[in-house]
Parts: sequence; C-alpha cells; structure tokens
Amino acid sequence: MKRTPHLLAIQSHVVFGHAGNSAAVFPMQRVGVNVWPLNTVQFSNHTQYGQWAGEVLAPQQIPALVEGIAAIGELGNCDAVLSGYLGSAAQGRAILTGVARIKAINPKALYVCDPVMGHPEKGCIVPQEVSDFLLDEAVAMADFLCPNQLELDSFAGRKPQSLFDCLAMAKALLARGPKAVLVKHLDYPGKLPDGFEMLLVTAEGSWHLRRPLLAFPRQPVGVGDLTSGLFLARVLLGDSLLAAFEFAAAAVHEVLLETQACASYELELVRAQDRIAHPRVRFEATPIGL
Ligand SMILES: Nc1ncnc2c1ncn2[C@@H]1O[C@H](COP(=O)(O)OP(=O)(O)O)[C@@H](O)[C@H]1O
Ligand SMILES: Cc1ncc(COP(=O)(O)O)c(C=O)c1O
Ligand SMILES: [Mg+2]
Repeated sequence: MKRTPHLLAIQSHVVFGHAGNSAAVFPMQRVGVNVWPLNTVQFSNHTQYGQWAGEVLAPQQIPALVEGIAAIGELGNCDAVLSGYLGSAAQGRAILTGVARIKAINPKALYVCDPVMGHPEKGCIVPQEVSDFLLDEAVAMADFLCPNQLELDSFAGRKPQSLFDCLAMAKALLARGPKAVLVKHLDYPGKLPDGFEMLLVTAEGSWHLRRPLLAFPRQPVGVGDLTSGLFLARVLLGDSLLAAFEFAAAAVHEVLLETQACASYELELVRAQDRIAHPRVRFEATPIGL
C-alpha cells in the first residue's frame, strides 16, 4: 500500500471563516495528505474584515512543538513544511530553524513558502518586518516559492511590463534558491480582463495557465493559501509539478464556483469538498518561454 504523505503546515488559524490553515488544512486532508497544523496566529477572523481579536503564537513555541514531535520519534515522517501567514519575523526565523532540523533527519523533505505579505490596497495586514524577512531570508531556503503578483513585484523591486516580464521576474527568483516558483495570480499591462492567470516556473520549463475570472461583490480571501496547499499536497501524492499546478487551478476554481453560487464571502470549502477531490473542470497549462 502506498504511504500517506505527512505535511507540517505553519500558517494562520481563524476561528470563523477561511484563511491560512483554516483554508488549506481540510482541502489538503480531503485530497489525501496527513496534515500537522501549527498555527502562527489564532485570530477570530481574517484581517480583511478590518478588525479581529486574537493572538500571535510566541515564536519559541515553534521549535518547542517541533522538538515535541521529534521526542516521540515522528519528525522523520515529515515530508514537507508549508509556511504562510506569519505573525512576526521571529516566527519566520523559528520556522527556518525547524526546516533545517527536519531536513537533517529527512533530506528529501520539501520547504514550500507562500510569502504572504501585507498590502494596503488589498487589505491584507501583515507586520512590515515579516515582508523583510520573506524577501531576504525565507527565499534562500525555500524549495518552492508561491507569490502572488504583488509579492513577486516586491521580490523584483518593480512592476512588470508584460507577461514575459512576469516570467523573467519569476525566473530571476530561481537564482536565489527556489527550484520552482508558482505565481498564483498574474497582473500585468495588457492582461485580458476576463481571465485569471497563473505561472509555474522551473529550471526544466515554464507554463502559463488561464481560467475564467469570476465576478464577486467582495473578493474572497484564502484563495492563495488554498492554491499553495493543494499544489503541495498533489506534489507529495506523486504528481509532477505541472500536473499539480493544473490540479490546483481546477480545484480552486471549483471552490470559487461553489462560493459564487452560494453568494458567500467566505470560501465554501465544505460544500465543495467532492469537487476539490475530483474537479470536473480542467485547465491546460501551456509552455511559455523567453
Ligand atoms: N477565478 C477567479 N475569479 C475571480 N477572482 C478570483 C479568481 N481566482 C482568484 N480570485 C481572487 O483573486 C485574488 C487573488 O489574490 P492575490 O492577493 O493576488 O493572491 P493570494 O490569494 O495568493 O494572496 C483573490 O482576491 C481571489 O479571491
Ligand atoms: C489571517 C490571514 N491569513 C492568511 C491570509 C492570506 O489570504 P490569501 O490566501 O487570500 O492571501 C490573510 C489575508 O488577509 C489573513 O488575514
Ligand atoms: Mg496570499
């Protein structure tokens, strides 16, 4: 029998609704991965409501929890670490120490970094020191990096002029450490207004994917966290990076269709669970080169 992969997921938890681990854990489990959720913050709701209650996890808790898993002899079973929304830069450094500890026991373990940064225009609120940590330190250790366009711009220090410019910006990141870059949301001058586009960039090749842009009165949150989580889950289950990319796009689109049909602001993950596991839609990524 094939072994079920194990994944340590270090990102936010919201009591109500879906963002961070609250967007990604159930879908990753639903496609067949054992998830170890480690919550960097516990907030009442995501920050795009503009107000929330709750606390940031003390950074020293991250190594303490990782050592607790080592002490029961299970740390070597960890196949990957996924990091997302962080409450402080100290938490980020504690995660990198944890990644090094896990890779020392299991050199095949992957580190996937979704570099969630604060953006005033989007309403996602993250401390500035976290963005600095992601730009300078996390990128060097990440096996895969999953930025959105705004985060890609921050890494490049500029905005793109075209789709090929986005590709060049993502390719430049490969030289800084990651083996693959998944740009979860593209925005560039000349982009067709009715599409939602993504890029997968690896040393072996690059692919562009377009799916329909759906209309929402308020943009749902947690879509990026869902995308990175499902992409990694499918890689751990044995998909190629390209297959995992196409799967994540299809499953996320299914969730958005259900969310739109319910006129819900929060992602309808429970209702969409069968469609997450078995997407009915398929989007083919096309090779793209410079
Ligand atoms: N097919 C789609 N139609 C409409 N909106 C979408 C679609 N897919 C994703 N979105 C929205 O696009 C935005 C992507 O957010 P962005 O900040 O760029 O990425 P991330 O969620 O990774 O941080 C989100 O507001 C999400 O709700
Ligand atoms: C607590 C929390 N976690 C994670 C996110 C990231 O969500 P998304 O996947 O939409 O970038 C947000 C965005 O506001 C958030 O408030
Ligand atoms: Mg995001």
